[in-house]
Amino acid sequence: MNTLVIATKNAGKLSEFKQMLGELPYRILSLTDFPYIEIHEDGKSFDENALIKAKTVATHTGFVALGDDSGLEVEALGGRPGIYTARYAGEDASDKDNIKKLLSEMKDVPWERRQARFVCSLALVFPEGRIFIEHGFCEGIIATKPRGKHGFGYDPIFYLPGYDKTMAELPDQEKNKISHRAMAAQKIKMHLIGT
Ligand SMILES: O=P(O)(O)OP(=O)(O)OP(=O)(O)OC[C@H]1O[C@@H](n2cnc3c(O)ncnc32)[C@H](O)[C@@H]1O
Ligand SMILES: [Mg+2]
Repeated sequence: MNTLVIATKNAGKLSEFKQMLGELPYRILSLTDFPYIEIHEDGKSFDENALIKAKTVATHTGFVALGDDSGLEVEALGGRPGIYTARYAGEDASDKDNIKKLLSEMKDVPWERRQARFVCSLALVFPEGRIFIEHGFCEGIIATKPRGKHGFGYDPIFYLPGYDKTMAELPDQEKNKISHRAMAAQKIKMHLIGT
């Protein structure tokens, strides 16, 4: 069986990929199986960072690697935090710290101006050199307080008007049908089938 290494340390992302790519004939590993690999996310865009992650892992392991760089673009903040989403409240910020910081920056923004989108860039790198990049987006609204226990990261404050729920109130299977990551993963699957 082929091996696919998800170039992430994020347990939430990994579990989503396992669910979304589970039916493919690949054994799925992640960075936790290769703890000695260091990745420097110093790209200037989601695409560059996704590619840095996947290339580093493909080079060190000799396996097919998938890099995910994702984040939140908030309209009222001119697209911030963007590629800095993970480090929004500082280098070692927790999800809770980041949510707190975003809610405080948004405290005077009225409901009708709280539009945001989740962005996901996925880079698939084959050890012999083939590269594919795909994107996915998910539109929502920044809630005024956290709600829900599912998912990870900013999910508790990402409100989906069509569901009247935050992303963290959706069961995992539902999130994995509509998320930015799901949209990008759907396209990446095409490149993994028949290889
Ligand atoms: O770099 P790796 O090891 O993959 O893990 P990471 O968590 O650092 O991932 P990123 O650098 O891509 O940063 C993504 C940020 O966006 C957030 N994020 C990404 N996808 C999300 C999702 O589906 N739901 C909620 N927050 C998400 C996540 O919590 C991080 O703060
Ligand atoms: Mg990261």
